[in-house]
Amino acid sequence: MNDTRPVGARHMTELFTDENKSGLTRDLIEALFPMFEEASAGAIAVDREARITWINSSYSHLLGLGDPSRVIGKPVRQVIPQTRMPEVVETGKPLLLDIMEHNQQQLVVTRLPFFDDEGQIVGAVAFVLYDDLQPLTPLVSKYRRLHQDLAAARKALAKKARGTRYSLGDFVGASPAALEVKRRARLAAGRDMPVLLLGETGTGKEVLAQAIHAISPRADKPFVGVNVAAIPDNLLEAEFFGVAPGAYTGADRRNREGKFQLANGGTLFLDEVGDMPLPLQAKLLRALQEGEIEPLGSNKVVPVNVRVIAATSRNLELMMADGVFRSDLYYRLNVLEIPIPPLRDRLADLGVLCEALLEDVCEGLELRGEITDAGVSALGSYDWPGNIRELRNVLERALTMGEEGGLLDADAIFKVLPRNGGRPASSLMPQPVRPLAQTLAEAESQAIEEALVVSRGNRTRAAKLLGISRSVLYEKLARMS
Ligand SMILES: Nc1ncnc2c1ncn2[C@@H]1O[C@H](COP(=O)(O)OP(=O)(O)OP(=O)(O)O)[C@@H](O)[C@H]1O
Repeated sequence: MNDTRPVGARHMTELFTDENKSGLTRDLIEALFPMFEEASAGAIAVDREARITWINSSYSHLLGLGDPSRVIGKPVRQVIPQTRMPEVVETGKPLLLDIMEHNQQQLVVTRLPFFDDEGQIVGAVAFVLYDDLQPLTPLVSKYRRLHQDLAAARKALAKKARGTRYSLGDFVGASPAALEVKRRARLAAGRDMPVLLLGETGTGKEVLAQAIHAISPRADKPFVGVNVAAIPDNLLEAEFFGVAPGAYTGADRRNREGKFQLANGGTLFLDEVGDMPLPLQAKLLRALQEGEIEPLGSNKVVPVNVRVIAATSRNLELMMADGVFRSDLYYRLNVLEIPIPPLRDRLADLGVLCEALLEDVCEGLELRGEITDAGVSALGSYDWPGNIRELRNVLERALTMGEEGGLLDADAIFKVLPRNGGRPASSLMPQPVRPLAQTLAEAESQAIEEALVVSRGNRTRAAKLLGISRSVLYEKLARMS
């Protein structure tokens, strides 16, 4: 099997030495080989030790190996790192349809072991069945999707290991307004006091809250976020303070911890604190003042030590004047205030934001998303009611709709940029057919963004226009992030 003569200097059947001849498997392989070789985009054979004994010139060309004779006798893994040929000679089991990555291309490979008369394995052959993969597009796109999901899950896991998903570097921006936000965030991280983040939807309040936690002395303790607007009022108290065993009919017999207990020692992020009903505001104030909470249905208080970072897109001062937000709670939360400007007030950051968001969107894809200066200027013509979350979605859509290669110019942007109150121009163009789930998800994001445009970022109104509850809208917005 260890024939090191150059390819072409011998006939294919010489792959099988005399002593190996006559086995049924060998005969079959010999009969089928020319057919397979002709139909395939490449073929290779290895010996018992998984060293290359033969490779045809089309496979060698496909792999970019140059002169095929140079690789004869080399361990196959040294030449094709992702190969599973060693596994086939080891187990004697064929791998009939396998997707193999090589130099960022996906090859569909069939690998077969072959045996001598005594049934001993003597090597394996492999055929690359398609190099353009057209007939296998659904399979390969599923594989790619899984690959991307895996990359995203790995990234999330790595961040989770650090306790939070974001650090201050993730708050992208170099404009004076963005630098001021970061300066205040650093200040907040160094002082163990309540912080109030004020900003429209999608401006990065959660990014900043996590970043503050990540550089604070509490970084190795939990960061627990709770979106007040997304939880029905009647469940909020249990969600915050937990439930004692058997607190009410049907309640769990075990103790259920609330967000305060879960965040103990760390940071509690109260998103959309302006949506908190008045009775709960009083309980929250007590918890913050006393440093203790009373789980639902228990008559015992539990000490807690949490640092609260609250955020809202609503005008708390107006709400206080209207009597719907307690002023004592406001002053308790607002020890250090960080206003986060809307994107339309820091358009100078569009370029760096696009760079960071495109990199993030393309991670795990074979795409390299880039945007031209004209593309960035086109983005500057819009007023971004959904802020950076919306910017991310627009870029994602432009990449999906755009030409191969991922370069976004002004045209590509205008095609997907919502027109205030109107339909995006893209709906007038014939679109490539994509999986239904993706089309539906995009239509949903678009409808939400349009509702936010029409309602000037007011989510209560946007939810009404869409005919969904506010908590459902919040859930959907969180999924769009
Ligand atoms: N300065 C920023 N740099 C990079 N990405 C950002 C920035 N701000 C926000 N983002 C991105 O925008 C999306 C929304 O951010 P985030 O959830 O922090 O906004 P938010 O203000 O908390 O929104 P909401 O009030 O709707 O909950 C996320 O995908 C986040 O990564």
